Amino acid sequence: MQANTTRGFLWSDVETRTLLNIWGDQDIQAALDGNFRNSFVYRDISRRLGAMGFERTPEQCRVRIKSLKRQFLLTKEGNLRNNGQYHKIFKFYDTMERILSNRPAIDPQEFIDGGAGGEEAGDGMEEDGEDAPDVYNESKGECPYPAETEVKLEYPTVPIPIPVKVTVGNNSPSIRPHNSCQSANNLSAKTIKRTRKRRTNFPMEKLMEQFLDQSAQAEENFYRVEEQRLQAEDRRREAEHTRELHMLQMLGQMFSSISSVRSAGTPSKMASPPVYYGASPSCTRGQSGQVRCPSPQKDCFAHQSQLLNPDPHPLVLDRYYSLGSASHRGMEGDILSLIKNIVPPLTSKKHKGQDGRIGIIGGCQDYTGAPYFAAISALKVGADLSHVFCTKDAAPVIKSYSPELIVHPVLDSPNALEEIEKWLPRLHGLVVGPGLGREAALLKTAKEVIEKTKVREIPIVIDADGLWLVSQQPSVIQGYQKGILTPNFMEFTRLYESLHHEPMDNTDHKRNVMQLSGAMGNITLVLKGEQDLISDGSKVMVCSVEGSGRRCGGQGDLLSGSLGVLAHWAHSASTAGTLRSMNPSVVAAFGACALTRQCNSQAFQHHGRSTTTSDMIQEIGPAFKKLFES
Ligand SMILES: NC(=O)C1=CN([C@@H]2O[C@H](COP(=O)(O)OP(=O)(O)OC[C@H]3O[C@@H](n4cnc5c(N)ncnc54)[C@H](OP(=O)(O)O)[C@@H]3O)[C@@H](O)[C@H]2O)[C@@H](O)CC1
Ligand SMILES: Nc1ncnc2c1ncn2[C@@H]1O[C@H](COP(=O)(O)OP(=O)(O)OP(=O)(O)O)[C@@H](O)[C@H]1O
Repeated sequence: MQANTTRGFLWSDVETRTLLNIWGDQDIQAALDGNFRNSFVYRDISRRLGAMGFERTPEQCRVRIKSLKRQFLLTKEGNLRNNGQYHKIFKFYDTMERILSNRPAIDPQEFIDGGAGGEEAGDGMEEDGEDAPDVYNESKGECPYPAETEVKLEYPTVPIPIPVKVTVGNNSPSIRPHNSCQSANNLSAKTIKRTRKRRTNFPMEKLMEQFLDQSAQAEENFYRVEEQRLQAEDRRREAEHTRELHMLQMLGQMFSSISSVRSAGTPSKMASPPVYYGASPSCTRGQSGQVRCPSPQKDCFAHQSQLLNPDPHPLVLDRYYSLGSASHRGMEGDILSLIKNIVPPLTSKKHKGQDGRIGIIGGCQDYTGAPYFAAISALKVGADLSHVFCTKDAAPVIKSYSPELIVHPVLDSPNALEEIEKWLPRLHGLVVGPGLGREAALLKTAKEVIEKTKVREIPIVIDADGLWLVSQQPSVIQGYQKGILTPNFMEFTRLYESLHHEPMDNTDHKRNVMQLSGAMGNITLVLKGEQDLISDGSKVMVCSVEGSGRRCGGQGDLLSGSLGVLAHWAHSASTAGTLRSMNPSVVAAFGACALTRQCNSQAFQHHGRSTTTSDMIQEIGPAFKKLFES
């Protein structure tokens, strides 16, 4: 098989002969004879040519054959008038004659009008340009141009008719449409000029020269126009591409700047869409816990201002958010990219502690693992320092797990509050509950610490036994907008029943989460489970990042510790204006849930059934990177 040297529009002699051999086959001729539409025949020709090593489209084959037929016709006419001398100037004359002699007489109009079928409208006069040299190089029996000569321009899909003057008979000019696709190159033009001088004694030849000359000129014109059209098309595409990029960038920026809907009663909070199940309470508390009742006038004003100055992406996100459906995977992507924006950059300009100092209130004689998991998770997520405030006997045990943690054995000391309070100004986030136990004295201290922390407006995550405290005394955190509760199903039920004074209806968890958050003054609530449901009372967000079937104890501690850091980052971002129109607590909660589940999934891939929370903690770095830094 021959190498494919046939790209471009020039046909070498050998390629032309191969084409003629195929075209001359009886079955091809028979198929062409009987059909008005013959595109399928040319497809077959193209395929056969390809099998011989020449890659040509059916259209190229068709145009080439048409061109050869036109050459043949002109030559034949010349022969009739000049005693058969003309057949010498068309090297494929004999082959064509042999083939066509078996076919019905050719209608010359066929070549002039561009063929009978509509699909033949793309007649390629460009082939004339290359056939012309054939006329004068017959003795060599080869294509006068290197067959490899690449001509970049392709056949236009829609032929553009160019009027060409054709001299018919006694030099009387007439105009007929010419569908040209390819300009003859310089070489062909030169050859034509040279030969024109040598062969002026044949009137027919003169006619052909003129014809070819004008064809070449028309082609040149055509290609000039076509070139301009292509350039314009390129410019249009480029502009379109730039516009798309710009829009994507804007979209990215808008998503990245979606901010708190509800934090501290901003206008956007009041302008947020209708409440899922209509369970929002009429009164909420501000960041410092003050009760705030939205007035109808304020709502109206906020709604109007949103209409006047609509920010479409928060609305889009709100829609996802209020739908609360696990099928909205796109929403997860959107929130995850939001979280990327709250992650502080790692720069050499910062000092130790700036990316977060997190405190854990928990750790007693029974439970030393839980505060450790929470504290180490906070560090692994990116906090600079992690403090554990635990009982005296738990401290050495917790210290022994890790030298990374700062452990304060103060929780059961007589002046526990004082001891802890002095650290509060340095803390950016507080996690209350992991391994706290339910001893009254410890719970009392925890409660007092929460109160002091609220005054400082530090984000507070309450988990595990801290939630036991909340179920006993909801007011400890009610309405504090930087408070986040992370109950498992048992803890949630306890809280719900404590707040609503009736058994929980288990048929609709989303509704329950909304209601409980509302009852808690719209603080952010995470109901952990097969899907994590996150709500701030107005809507429910679902985190269904794939985890695993492994439910080892301590996963909730990983979540609460991570959330302590993320809450600090999210609220800082919100204060800095990076996170507009979206509740930072909700964003942080989603991030922590996604991270915990991702850790679970990754650890499970390595350890399967033997996965423990320590294995998951090892995955925090890679999981964080995958979710928030890739
Ligand atoms: N290594 C350590 O140091 C660890 C210490 N930890 C610390 O332990 C302390 C107590 O926390 P806790 O979770 O055991 O107490 P609590 O919520 O009362 O649950 C009690 C019972 O509720 C049930 N139950 C639980 N989840 C459920 C669900 N999703 N759906 C349905 N039911 C569910 C279940 O009942 P069961 O099935 O056994 O009848 C369970 O036994 C706390 O300080 C915590 O931080 C842990 O962090 C683990 C690692
Ligand atoms: N059925 C489940 N499928 C997938 N992930 C789950 C499932 N249940 C819980 N999780 C995930 O495990 C994490 C911890 O939830 P879990 O319910 O175990 O908390 P917990 O009981 O408070 O944990 P801990 O053992 O620390 O007290 C959450 O991120 C949650 O998404």
